[in-house]
Amino acid sequence: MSGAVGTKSRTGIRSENSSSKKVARSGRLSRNELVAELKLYADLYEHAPIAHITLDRFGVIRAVNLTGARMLGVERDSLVGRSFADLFSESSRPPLSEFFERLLASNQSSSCNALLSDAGNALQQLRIEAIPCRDGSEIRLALIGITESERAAKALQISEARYRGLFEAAKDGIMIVDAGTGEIHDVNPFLMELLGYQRDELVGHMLWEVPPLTALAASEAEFAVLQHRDYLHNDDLRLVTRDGRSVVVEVVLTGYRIDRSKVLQLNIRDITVRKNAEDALLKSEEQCRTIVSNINEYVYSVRFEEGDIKSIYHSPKCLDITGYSPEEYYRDPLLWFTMIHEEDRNQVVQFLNSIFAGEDQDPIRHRIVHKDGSIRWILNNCAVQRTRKANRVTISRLDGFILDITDIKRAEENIFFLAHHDPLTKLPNRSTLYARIEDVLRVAQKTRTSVALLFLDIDGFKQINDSMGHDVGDRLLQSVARKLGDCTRSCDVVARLGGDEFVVVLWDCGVSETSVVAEKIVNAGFPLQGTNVIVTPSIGISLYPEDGKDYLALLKHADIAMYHAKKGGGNNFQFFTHKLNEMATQRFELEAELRHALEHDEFVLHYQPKVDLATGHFSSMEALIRWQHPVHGLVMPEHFIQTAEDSGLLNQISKWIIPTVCRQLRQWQQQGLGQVSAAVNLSASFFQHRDFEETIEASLLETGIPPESLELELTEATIMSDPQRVLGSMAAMKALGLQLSIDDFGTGYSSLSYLKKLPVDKLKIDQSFIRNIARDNDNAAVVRAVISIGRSMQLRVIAEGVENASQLAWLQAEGSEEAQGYYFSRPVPVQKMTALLREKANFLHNPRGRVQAKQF
Ligand SMILES: Nc1nc2c(ncn2[C@@H]2O[C@@H]3COP(=O)(O)O[C@H]4[C@@H](O)[C@H](n5cnc6c(=O)[nH]c(N)nc65)O[C@@H]4COP(=O)(O)O[C@H]3[C@H]2O)c(=O)[nH]1
Repeated sequence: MSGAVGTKSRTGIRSENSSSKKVARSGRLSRNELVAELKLYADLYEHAPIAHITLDRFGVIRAVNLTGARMLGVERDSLVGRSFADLFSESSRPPLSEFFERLLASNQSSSCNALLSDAGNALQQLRIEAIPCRDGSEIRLALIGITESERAAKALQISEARYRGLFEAAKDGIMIVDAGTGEIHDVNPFLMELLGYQRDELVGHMLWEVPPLTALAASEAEFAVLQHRDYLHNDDLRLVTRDGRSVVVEVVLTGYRIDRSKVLQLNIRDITVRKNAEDALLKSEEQCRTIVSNINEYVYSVRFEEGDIKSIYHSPKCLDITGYSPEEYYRDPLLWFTMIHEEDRNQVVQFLNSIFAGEDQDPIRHRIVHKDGSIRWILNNCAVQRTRKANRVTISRLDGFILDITDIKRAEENIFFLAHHDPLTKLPNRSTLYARIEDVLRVAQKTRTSVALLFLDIDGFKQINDSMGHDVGDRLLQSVARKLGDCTRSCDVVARLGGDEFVVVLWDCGVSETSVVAEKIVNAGFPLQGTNVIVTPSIGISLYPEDGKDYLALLKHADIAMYHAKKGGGNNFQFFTHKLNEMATQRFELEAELRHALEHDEFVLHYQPKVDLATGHFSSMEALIRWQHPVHGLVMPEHFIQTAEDSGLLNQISKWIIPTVCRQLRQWQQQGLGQVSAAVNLSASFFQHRDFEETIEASLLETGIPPESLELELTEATIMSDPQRVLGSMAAMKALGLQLSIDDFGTGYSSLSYLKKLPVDKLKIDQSFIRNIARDNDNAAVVRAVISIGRSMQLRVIAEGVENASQLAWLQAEGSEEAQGYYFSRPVPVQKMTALLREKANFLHNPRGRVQAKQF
């Protein structure tokens, strides 16, 4: 220590040394005492627990004690002369400089804190007490290190302030409750606002005394359950706030000790919005689930994970559609692939590949094998979800739905079948036949082989259908289809064109092979169910290539040949010939001409008297059609009536005849020629035509003639074509007041019992019986029989075709009431008939046959 005394440049304590000398000079202390005292002060100074530093006005260190040098961590020798502020951390320097400036300016002691950075850059908090001395030329500093406890106290204070801040500003409600008593110690503002209570209404009260908090513990006893818990979590607690709002809160209770007593901290979070959203989500999820569970589609979702497939969702409908339950799909995610029908797998794989490749695909229809082994058709629609990972896009999910379309598919197949087949016989229909025959002909052309087309029509089918009912007709058609199948090879085509028309196409068959097949069909016949009747066919045959190169030509020619076979009496087959073609051509030409004639009013009616054999006067007359041909002159019905009937034109002609006759009768009546009546011939087809009754009624209405002046002549064949229907129409005509007669009576096979049911007025004996009546006993017997039937049934009898006096005499002798024939008069045009009516001709006295024969 002695070395330090007097070293004024190093310590800066010269003033103390000089004052000690003064004391020594005063004589009160001995020199040694003085030295000892000085040493004591010096030691006290050097080793004082406080660092003492003297700075000049510029802040440069002028003296420092040892404690100061230690505290500053720098050798004392190198401290003197250094700037004090430089010893401190950079951040402390500016405030420190300001501090000294203020100090010198105020010339009053002051203090501040600063961070000292030592050589190792460790920071130390120092408290600096500063006193300006010597009129501001020196500053004395005392440096005190701030202790750990001070720091801890400070930190605690800061921390407390921080936590208080958190507590106060928290956006959750926080409440501190004394675990022992249940008394509320503290609440934060958020909780007060949430509950609608003030601090003093909560703090100091028992938990169960605050109504909204009774949801936590409604009584002391309930609190007893809580008080020992250290942790509790409830995320669905409902509180009713002061203003009556029901809020859902999540409560986390944490128990911990402060000093010796336990407190419960309750964090209360308002989760009403979240809960409502969750509830809404749950509800909507539930709704979605219900919808998905109840819709007809099976909804599925699978996830792809590093090459693996995982089932995410399979709606319950999968059980119905595939037979497998959702659980089975969850267990085996590849189940769906194994159930795809073997034949459809490639198609499904291609479909999935294109979906995976990002192409737009329509839903795929494919088959699956149901768990029960049945085959089902499904409509499979799906979409993929992709995810991007490390610049790689991968497929993460496949979502889709499956609809069972088995019924639709069957219906489609059915519709397809029905579109291509005849539903009754299941044979290919017209359009399919067309397609098939085109194929057949293409091959035949390449292979230079023959093809035969058989056009088959069932004899008398219409009558069978009409008289025995459609069921019998249908069964007959089915049996024909079967028989045709039996008579042909599997490579041949059997088709139904419609009605009773069938077509058979025979591959590689010439005339002889085709004849064999046609004969087989004709000989087989078609038994009519429930009867002993065998129904027969008429077959027309055309051959490729000689009779036609295409389907239509072959069909047309086979049809012509069939017509001929039918005309020949049916139960036969006929090959197409060019002669037949000519005949058919003529027929078609005649048909065309008839059509033209109808349109151009070329038909005329002639009238032939019917003579009352008792008086010789008109009993009635018969209207007979003629064609006034512009080139050929007057054409008789035998040349056109059959063609008109076959082509259906006769119906239109009849619709012209009936009103024409009615108008003529009215005209005669208007001319004062008396009550004249006339008969018209009716074809079977027109009698059954839907316009028939309407035509009659309209004609009567239009002309106003008495209905009994119109007589309808029906042949036995007409009546027998559809007895039930014809009988109905006859009754209707009779009800209108018309006269009905059976024409050509005796040529058909009407039974007497049947005749009794017919509402007829007259029987007309066919002229074939009259012709040789004097010489032919059989004819005479028939005519006698008819006359006697008529008498017994009170029907008038008229004989037609009376050509001479002897026939007339015979008939008169047998009691025939009326007669018609050339002997009396040929059919004559209207003017001539008008003249006959006017002269009130007596045909018995003045038969005009011969004379008129010359005239017409
Ligand atoms: N050899 C001979 N013939 C006689 C004698 N008396 C009358 N005739 C003819 O015998 C036919 C009687 O008519 P039909 O048997 O109904 O036979 C009719 C009838 O089936 C049909 N026909 C005529 N006009 C019509 C008509 O307006 N409608 C319908 N649907 N058929 C008609 O044409 C057939 C032929 O008619 P037409 O040529 O006018 O021939 C008439 C008539 O001229 C006779 O003494 N000797």
